[in-house]
Amino acid sequence: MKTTTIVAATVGMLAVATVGYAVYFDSKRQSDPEFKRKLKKDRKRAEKLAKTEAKRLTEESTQDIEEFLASVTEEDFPASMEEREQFCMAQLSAGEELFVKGPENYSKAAICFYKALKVYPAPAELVMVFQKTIPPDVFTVVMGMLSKDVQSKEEKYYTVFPPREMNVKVEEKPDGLDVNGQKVVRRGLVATKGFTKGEVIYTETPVISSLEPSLEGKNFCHYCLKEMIKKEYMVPCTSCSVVVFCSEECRTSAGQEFHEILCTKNLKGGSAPAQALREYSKDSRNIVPGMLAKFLAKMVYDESLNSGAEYNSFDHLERLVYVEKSLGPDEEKEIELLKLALGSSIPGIDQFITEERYLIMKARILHNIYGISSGLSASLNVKPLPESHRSVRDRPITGAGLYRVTSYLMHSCEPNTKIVYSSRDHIVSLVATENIRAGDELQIGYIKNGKLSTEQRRLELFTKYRLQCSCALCEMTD
Ligand SMILES: C[S@@+](CC[C@H](N)C(=O)[O-])C[C@H]1O[C@@H](n2cnc3c(N)ncnc32)[C@H](O)[C@@H]1O
Repeated sequence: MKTTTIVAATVGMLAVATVGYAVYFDSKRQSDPEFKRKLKKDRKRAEKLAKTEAKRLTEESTQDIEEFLASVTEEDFPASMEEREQFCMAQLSAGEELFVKGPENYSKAAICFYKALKVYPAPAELVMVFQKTIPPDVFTVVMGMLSKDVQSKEEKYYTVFPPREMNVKVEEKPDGLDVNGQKVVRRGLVATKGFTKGEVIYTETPVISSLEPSLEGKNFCHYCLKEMIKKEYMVPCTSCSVVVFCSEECRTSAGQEFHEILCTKNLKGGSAPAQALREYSKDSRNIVPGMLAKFLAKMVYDESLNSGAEYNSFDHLERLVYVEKSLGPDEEKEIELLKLALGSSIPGIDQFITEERYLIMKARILHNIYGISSGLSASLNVKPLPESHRSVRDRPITGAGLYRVTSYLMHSCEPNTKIVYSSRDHIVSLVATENIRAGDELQIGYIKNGKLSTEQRRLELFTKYRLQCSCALCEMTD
């Protein structure tokens, strides 16, 4: 495979990972074509230079690439969106000035272009511009840096995630061969220290959670899903009054993270699109489109924070396994509703929500969300959602959440942990149901299998999750 092919793929990934920032910056960039024009001006000169110096620079070694990368530190990059835009333009023109001075400045020029790419919200597009405008050898170095950078970010992910204080790590386990004879590797959670039966291993707040659509606007918090027993405890959204919260803190958090974008009153194009999405979710009892709308809005918020976090919500989502979904009338409708609901608030979202990307995001959400039981009464009358997801099932499911770490828990027909919503909100706790040693794999029951036979368990697991169980008990029964 050519370097450019690899890089095109990895760059595509980067572009996706920066959606929040991307859509914002991209709309600004469209009204500022200056840098493209400037780059084109030098193209002829660059091509001539490139021909004569091609040989020397194509031999640029991996070691050099690593040295160039080491010379760039996170502190080099400004924090605010405006500063990043200015920084990008400055690096582009510095790069240009350097490469026209001659091949001895190519490495320095490549570092400038690389820095520009790092802050540019749609790197795939910028790469295409580079490909046409900068000398091929400078381009090769820039791509080498980017490729190495993406590779190390990829490799580092499971060394920094999950956070140490959660007492678990993600471990890869071989899991036989697939139908094509390829090795299957699955990921699961392993304890990093011992726990006694009944101990809480970790608690986790979801990336995003949503109420069962029929409970929206009733006595359940739109942010943490908590049930409110008395009307006076409810804090309505001051703008739309469509959703309610259990506290000022939840109202503020929701406002910052997603509700300011999704509040029917704040929408620039009028409230109809957000209302249509809400009604569709209610009528179809489908939790995913609303959850995805919140997720995308939250990505914009995450980007605006510039928290310095190395991995954003999209990086987490992107690593989760899923079962492929195909496009049907429901998905077509959902894409249309989502674009309308977010379009006026997030410029560029229209291009971002392609059919392919929507299907993958929906599949990942469906395959990894957990049903949340935030109701105070076990007899609460909530119909089970039509789409199945993992849940504790001994209480009515009032909503669902997408969790970064809990998503990696494997199923076992003899689990050693269980998930609990002890604060009756969207915070999940993983509790040991037997003594656990450091290094033990942690598993929960995706189904309640108390009295089920092996055949019944297999059928339920397959019907609900397309899962062919390879837990110790099932392997032994085989
Ligand atoms: C929510 S994910 C769990 C994390 C996943 N194992 C991974 O590699 O990222 C659920 C998927 O894990 C796999 N899985 C979980 N429990 C399993 C089991 N008991 N036997 C076989 N596969 C299992 C299945 O592929 C299932 O669709």
